[in-house]
Amino acid sequence: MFDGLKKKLNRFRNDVEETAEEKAEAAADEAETEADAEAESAPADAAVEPEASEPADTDSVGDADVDSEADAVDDAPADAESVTDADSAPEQAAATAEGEPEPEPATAAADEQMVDEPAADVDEPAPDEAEPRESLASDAAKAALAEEDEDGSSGPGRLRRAAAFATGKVVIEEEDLEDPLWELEMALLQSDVEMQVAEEILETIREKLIGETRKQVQSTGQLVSEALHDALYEVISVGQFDFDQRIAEADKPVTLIFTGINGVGKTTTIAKLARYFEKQGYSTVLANGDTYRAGANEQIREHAEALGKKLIAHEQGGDPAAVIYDGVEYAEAHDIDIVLGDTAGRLHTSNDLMAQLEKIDRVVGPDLTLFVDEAVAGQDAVERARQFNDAAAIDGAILTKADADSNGGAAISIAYVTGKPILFLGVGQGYDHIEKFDPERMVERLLGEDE
Ligand SMILES: Nc1nc2c(ncn2[C@@H]2O[C@H](COP(=O)(O)OP(=O)(O)OP(=O)(O)O)[C@@H](O)[C@H]2O)c(=O)[nH]1
Repeated sequence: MFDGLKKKLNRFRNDVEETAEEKAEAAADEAETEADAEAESAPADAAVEPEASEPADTDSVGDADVDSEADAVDDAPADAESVTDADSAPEQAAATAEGEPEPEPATAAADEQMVDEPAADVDEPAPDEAEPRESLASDAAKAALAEEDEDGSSGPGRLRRAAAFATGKVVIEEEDLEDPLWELEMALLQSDVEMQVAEEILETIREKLIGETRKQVQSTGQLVSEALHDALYEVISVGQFDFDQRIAEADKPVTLIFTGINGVGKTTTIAKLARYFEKQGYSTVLANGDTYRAGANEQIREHAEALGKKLIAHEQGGDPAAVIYDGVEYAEAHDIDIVLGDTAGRLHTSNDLMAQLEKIDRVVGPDLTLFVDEAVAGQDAVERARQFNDAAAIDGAILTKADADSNGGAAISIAYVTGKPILFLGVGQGYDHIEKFDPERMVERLLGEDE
């Protein structure tokens, strides 16, 4: 179900992840290059042995804890030895082997000493003479941030991003999303997602991702998944209400009217719901309000007989409102909980359709009018939902043949376009093949690894 769309959403997640990681790597490389340049331009007459200032492992720029190191430098600017921390222990070992005075051990005690020792009491080389590489990189990142702040430049700039990467964070910028978002828009449209729904999804993703800083524990993929989840959920869950609760609380008999064109699985859906309600302990009666189509009575009668349900039907050409009225009367007389009323699918004009539903409304006052269409019809189903809802307001939609739908466009779009929720999905030809629509489950299905 919805496999095609699922693949496309996954592709978007991978695209953004790749782009963000590539950019962050590039920014980190730049930061390292800047740090190297600064290290090399340190004064040649520095009062330290060359071994002591041998470049450290450049990876440490990415690993370093910029904040704590930068703070340490601020607090004890003159204490070059104690600034050197655990990461530079190998250099200290090398210096010791060369007969240099034994440096402070790289312990927490040394860190404390950095803070506690007054700079003026220490007779040590000046900080720029023996400062280890990672401190320089941190300072470069700090300086870059300060410089940008002075410029008044807003947003995550190149150096800000570099600094963010050095602290294990990645900032996503609009340009990082441009191509993946374009691809996603195309993918959504190809999957029959309605244009305004696709735009709404993109807008939400943009809002949620741009300027977002990935936390150290989070991958960019997770961040994108969350944005996709929220964007899809927002459009899919429009108008949701608890259908079972509504039925439970309504005065009996509850009358449900089904609209939608012929051939999409409307009659089968009525039969499936009769079974669904039976499982919940409700009794049902079927009423065939499709008096226009030859063969409609026989079709629904087969289902009624298979399920052991009573069917109320009139001759072809009769008044649909009268048939459903008889259904309600029968339910009242026999203490039946729910009346399931079919209607003719396509009338000549939307005026005819409206007149039919208005009359049913007047005569029986249905509790819910449900629009049925097939998920596989994609954009056509969305358009029909809009037209039916305009002609005579619906309360919700049921999408059949979701099991055969790879695109998912109708399932994503209908609620947003009509403002009315999808309540059930038809997922096969059997009477049990109906699923209560759960927006969260739908989103998980689209973004999940399995199913
Ligand atoms: N795969 C699949 N097939 C379905 C589903 N729902 C209905 N069908 C099939 O779709 C075909 C048409 O279903 P019907 O219930 O006869 O549809 P209908 O013609 O719209 O009914 P009317 O509106 O009364 O004319 C039948 O073969 C059903 O078995 C579904 O959820 N999945």
